Amino acid sequence: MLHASGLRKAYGPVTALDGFDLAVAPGEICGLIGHNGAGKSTFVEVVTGLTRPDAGVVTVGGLPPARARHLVGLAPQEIALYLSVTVEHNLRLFGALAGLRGRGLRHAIDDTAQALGLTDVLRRPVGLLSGGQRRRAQAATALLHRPALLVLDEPTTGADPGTRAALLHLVRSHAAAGAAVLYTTHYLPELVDLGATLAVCRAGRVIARGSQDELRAGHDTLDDLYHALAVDHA
Ligand SMILES: Nc1ncnc2c1ncn2[C@@H]1O[C@H](COP(=O)(O)OP(=O)(O)OP(=O)(O)O)[C@@H](O)[C@H]1O
Repeated sequence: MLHASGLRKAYGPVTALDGFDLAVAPGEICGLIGHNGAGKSTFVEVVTGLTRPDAGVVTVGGLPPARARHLVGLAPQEIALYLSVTVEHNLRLFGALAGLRGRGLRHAIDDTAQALGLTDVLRRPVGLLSGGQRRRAQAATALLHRPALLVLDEPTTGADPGTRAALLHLVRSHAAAGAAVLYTTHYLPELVDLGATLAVCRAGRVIARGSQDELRAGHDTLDDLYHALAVDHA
């Protein structure tokens, strides 16, 4: 579903992506991990068509990102919602942009709001929500149209355990229905819960890729693996 090879991206003197290769299959949850500044969010921006790479190729469902927006649901790292309008209006807008209309849109909003515990705040302006509620609303915009590729960039930052559990449950069931999921996080236990495969990113490229069992060989825990592979910023 997602194929990226040889991606390069520089911001002036800073090289954010430096030969980044990654493929994620339908039904797979891929946990993209790595230290701050490793290039994860830049990769997310390239995949979702928000940033053009300087070199390399990326396709989603065989299409370049700019033509694949209907296939993608994105929850970016920074909350990107209209604060002065209600959760429901935000969901209506994002659903409509994804091609949902009428009863389909209504059902999608109701189902997603219920799954993420947002039903009681649907009519509240996003600006009046707590941080965790905003996270849930942001995740809802990504999941609303049941995208073939779900991209979640640190979606549980600031979320309480209930919010986290609800979101992980939804991600698991969405992948079980056949979607590919790209999931960046610094909370490694989430990736265990999700049964995710791993892509370890360092200095703008993926330096280790495989199942948790494959990558953990020789390390007691995911934390040990992470420290061995990623914390060294070199
Ligand atoms: N718009 C930008 N302009 C200049 N530099 C940028 C920009 N976006 C990212 N960078 C730089 O590119 C590098 C990769 O950043 P990126 O946000 O992709 O890392 P990350 O792995 O997502 O980090 P984190 O875990 O902190 O979210 C960093 O050195 C960052 O400062």
